[in-house]
Amino acid sequence: MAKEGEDDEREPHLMVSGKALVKRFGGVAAVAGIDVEVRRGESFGFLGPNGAGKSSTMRMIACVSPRSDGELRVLGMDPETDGPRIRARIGVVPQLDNLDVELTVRQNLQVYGRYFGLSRAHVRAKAVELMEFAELSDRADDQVEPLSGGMKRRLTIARSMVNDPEVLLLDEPTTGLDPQARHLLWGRLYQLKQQGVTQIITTHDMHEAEQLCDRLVVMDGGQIVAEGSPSELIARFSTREVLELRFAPGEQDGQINHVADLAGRHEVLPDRLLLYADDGEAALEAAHARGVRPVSTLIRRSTLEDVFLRLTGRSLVD
Ligand SMILES: Nc1ncnc2c1ncn2[C@@H]1O[C@H](COP(=O)(O)OP(=O)(O)OP(=O)(O)O)[C@@H](O)[C@H]1O
Repeated sequence: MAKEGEDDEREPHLMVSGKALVKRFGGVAAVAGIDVEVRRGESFGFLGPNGAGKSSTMRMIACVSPRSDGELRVLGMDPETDGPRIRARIGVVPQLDNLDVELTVRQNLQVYGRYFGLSRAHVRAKAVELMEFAELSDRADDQVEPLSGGMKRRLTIARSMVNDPEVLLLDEPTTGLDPQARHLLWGRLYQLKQQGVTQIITTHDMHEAEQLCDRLVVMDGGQIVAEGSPSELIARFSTREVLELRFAPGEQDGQINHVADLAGRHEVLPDRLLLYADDGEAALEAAHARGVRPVSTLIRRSTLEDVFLRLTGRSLVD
């Protein structure tokens, strides 16, 4: 048995371990009995649409929401009895920034650091280091309110690092940011991973999951429907390429039978037909040879969106 309050000695590489984990709100199971393990040093993702249960899971791991059933250990400890000790060693980036907008960038970091009981001198130096990390040094003494969304998000992430956490929990880290701001943030998160910080990320964005996650679970309706690295999941549940065919209005239904057998699998979306084929070009040539004339075609590589569609019959953004 692990000693109380210490890392699980049997499995010291496990930062989080959940078994048959449940979160209920009234009669509704937001998290309906999931098994999940996050290993030291990895970037682990929860990918799923709105309402899948990602945030509810994160809040249990962050020790701010008690589990309804099942087992959960974070850093080898039980959130129910060891919340404060766990919280001292993790960093949390909530879905919505909760910065103190009337304080300056520097003050936000320093005040937060003081919550952890860190000395004034330590927190002062740490704030300087974190502002550099977040590329906010030139805004150090500006108030937070007028900063851009991307800057505020970087500050929230910097703030979550003030206690040098071993595990960082990021709930939808880049939702609502423009592409440039997202790429900058992804770069910062990659840098943290290189420094050995374990990251647990929720997202409904497959690009984000592919960019950031070594391993992920796909969630839907409170359940885990698949688990693996992005490339493993694509290899297991999709093909190398996807051929997308768009037809003139009203023509799609009549064309499905002509092309369905050109690929091992197909999906019918309202505006297009997806053919899952390892060689999209060959499938397109075969379709042309049969006289099929779509108004537009696209050959692309499979993504996690295709995996989700395969597993649930729905798109991630539904
Ligand atoms: N405090 C709460 N009280 C009642 N129901 C809740 C509460 N929090 C979440 N839920 C419900 O639990 C389910 C899962 O929500 P959760 O926020 O965990 O999903 P999510 O995957 O994080 O989605 P989102 O991306 O929208 O945050 C939803 O049906 C939601 O309405």
